[in-house]
Amino acid sequence: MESDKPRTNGLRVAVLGCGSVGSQVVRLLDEQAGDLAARVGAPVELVGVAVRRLDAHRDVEVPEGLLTTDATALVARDDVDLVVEVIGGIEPARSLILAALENGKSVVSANKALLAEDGPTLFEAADKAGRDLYYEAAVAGAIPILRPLRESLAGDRVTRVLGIVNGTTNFILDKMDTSGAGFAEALEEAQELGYAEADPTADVEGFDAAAKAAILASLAFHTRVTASDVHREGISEVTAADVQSAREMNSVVKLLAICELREGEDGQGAVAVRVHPAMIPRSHPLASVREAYNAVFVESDAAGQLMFYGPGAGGSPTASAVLGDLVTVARNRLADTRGPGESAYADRAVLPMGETVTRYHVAIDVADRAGVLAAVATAFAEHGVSIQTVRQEGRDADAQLVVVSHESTDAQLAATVESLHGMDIVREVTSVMRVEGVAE
Ligand SMILES: NC(=O)c1ccc[n+]([C@@H]2O[C@H](COP(=O)([O-])OP(=O)(O)OC[C@H]3O[C@@H](n4cnc5c(N)ncnc54)[C@H](O)[C@@H]3O)[C@@H](O)[C@H]2O)c1
Ligand SMILES: N[C@@H](CCO)C(=O)O
Ligand code: NA
Repeated sequence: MESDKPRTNGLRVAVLGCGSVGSQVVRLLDEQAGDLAARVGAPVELVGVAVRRLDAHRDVEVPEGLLTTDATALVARDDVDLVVEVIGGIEPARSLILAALENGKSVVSANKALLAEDGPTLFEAADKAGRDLYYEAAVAGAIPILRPLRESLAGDRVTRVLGIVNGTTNFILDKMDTSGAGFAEALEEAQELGYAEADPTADVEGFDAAAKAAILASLAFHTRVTASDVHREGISEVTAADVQSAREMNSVVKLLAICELREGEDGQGAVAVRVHPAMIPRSHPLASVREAYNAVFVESDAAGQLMFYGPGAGGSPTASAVLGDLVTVARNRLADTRGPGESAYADRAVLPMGETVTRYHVAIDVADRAGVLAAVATAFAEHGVSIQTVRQEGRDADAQLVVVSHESTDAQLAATVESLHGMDIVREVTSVMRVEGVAE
């Protein structure tokens, strides 16, 4: 890489953070400089890289003189037009993005945690500055999904977004399905292979997926949805018995991010946004998403069903999405324009989980005697839950009933399970899992 290029009248880029993603952004900016200049219509030149430590070993060679530990000074420099934020976390990323916008820079970020927690503050700052804030890499890495929602489907009405948006948990659940392993064993393998971090909480407890769900729902339904609006359950409680129960139903367990538009009498509707493990039939397109891959399934009025699939993580794939955004904001900059800002005009209510409509699969170890099936059916009926199918497995001491409900509110279904726990004839409720992707 050359560091002593003559100053051009192209676009000058500062990259904040040189970790997994940042190092690949720096590499691609160098390797693809010629193509990027041709596509943008002007050279795209790296002028600074903010790092935490100058002496750290990194995956890319950064030209002498470009590294700095003073990110605050970098985003204020007059010779910077575009800022790429790939530090992650809330602070100092938020202050740096806000300062960059205030200083008239266009910003590209991969920071789902920040966008899901405080997106509106950032969007307002971008509006005020009249600059772009793009973040395709924040959801499902390399997969183009935010731009399709924001631009390609802007003329349609999206009703549902169903996604596998966390690679680590998909890897673990896939392992549990294919090998019969328990959660702990599958997590250990994911850690050995470098998919799961030493502290896997953000992934396995669904925080990462919930942040992505908030971003997807905001764009799909033109409504502000933040991470705290998202009902979140992780996969640490998913057992080998749950996965086996799914197999017997010809289904598979996936951690899903589910964003739905619910019709309302006001004509406006409300949105429901949740992340939890769910059973989906093996015939559903999302069931074929294996290992650490991601996929997002979108339903809209005019287009019907669309599926977006690919690598949702990794330095290089994520850098691909960052570079795509960088080209767009650079083109906008040259044309003295900006892309669409936040679209939150619909301002729909976000439903609490209890009012969200779901379906449950419940496996119950029962006493095998006359009247047991009727008693279990009564527990469902008393809470207004209609049963779609029920089947008995085993006999005598091994008797098990497997019930799949029709749609009901989550509160009704949870109350039904609570009642089952208290019944004499129920030895144990062995598996409770929501069911998705099945026609009513
Ligand atoms: N890695 C992925 O697969 C992936 C996928 C999609 C989105 N993202 C997002 O991309 C962002 C970066 O992720 P990553 O995996 O590259 O993380 P990383 O931890 O590998 O890199 C972050 C880098 O920022 C540096 N940093 C921290 N504070 C800094 C500061 N004040 N100034 C300058 N540098 C500082 C760290 O030293 C580190 O090198 C995050 O928002 C993450 O959520 C990552
Ligand atoms: N930890 C995330 C990285 C991408 O956001 C995952 O496992 O999908
Ligand atoms: Na993406």
